[in-house]
Amino acid sequence: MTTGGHGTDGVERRGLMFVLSSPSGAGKTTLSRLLIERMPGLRMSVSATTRPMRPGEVDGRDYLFVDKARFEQMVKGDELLEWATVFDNRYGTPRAPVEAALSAGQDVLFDIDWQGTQQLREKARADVVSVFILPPSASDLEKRLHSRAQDSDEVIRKRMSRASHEMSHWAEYDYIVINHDVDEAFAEVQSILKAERLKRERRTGLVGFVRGLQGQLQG
Ligand SMILES: Nc1ncnc2c1ncn2[C@@H]1O[C@H](COP(=O)(O)OP(=O)(O)OP(=O)(O)O)[C@@H](O)[C@H]1O
Ligand SMILES: Nc1nc2c(ncn2[C@@H]2O[C@H](COP(=O)(O)O)[C@@H](O)[C@H]2O)c(=O)[nH]1
Repeated sequence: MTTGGHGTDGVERRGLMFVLSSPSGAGKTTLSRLLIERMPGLRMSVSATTRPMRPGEVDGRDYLFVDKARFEQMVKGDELLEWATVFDNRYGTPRAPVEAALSAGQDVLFDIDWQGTQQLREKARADVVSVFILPPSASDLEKRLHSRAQDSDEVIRKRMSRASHEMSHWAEYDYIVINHDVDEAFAEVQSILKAERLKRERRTGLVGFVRGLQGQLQG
């Protein structure tokens, strides 16, 4: 699925799909924003959703807010790379921007659930790096959902009651980060991305680079 771009050291490599999942409220959005701010070469995948907009959310930045008919059209037209129903709403990843970013040599960051992660893995296992974020405790998770102050008590109850099921998928992920403290969790997630960018198998330019070095040594 991916073509080449250049790493910071100038060696060409395939772009990667960096996935964050967690139970609702564990901190994916917070960590995603920090990654986008602080990691050059990383683009956020903006999902389409049928859920209502929260206060402060911006259409086209946080989500593409669409109605059910438009979402159906996207599914039928194969416009989505993956999609799932989460908390009674539909969510999906528009295919075109992801493919364009990867072709331009960018990495793409996804804040999606376990169902979407499974679908991405089926399509492009070698290019998917997945991280599951856990909260330090159930009471912290509930506090965070309340402190976000963007969902009704009923929505929060629903999200808490789904948290255990969401978490049951933790072992399908490549990495697990426990989000006690935002700065520490960010540093861990950032280290994962940095190391994955250096993986030999996605650094398609290494053969040529090493041959060049060997040529210099012989000449
Ligand atoms: N380590 C932390 N300590 C305290 N509060 C945190 C921490 N990480 C995130 N938060 C806060 O918890 C709330 C939920 O975080 P966030 O919106 O990032 O979760 P999320 O996993 O993206 O949730 P959702 O799946 O519902 O989108 C926010 O108010 C955020 O500021
Ligand atoms: N499979 C997908 N899951 C997605 C996508 N976009 C978001 N999500 C997940 O939905 C829940 C709820 O999100 P919220 O913004 O309503 O709190 C959360 O787990 C997200 O990760 C998507 O495109 N595909």
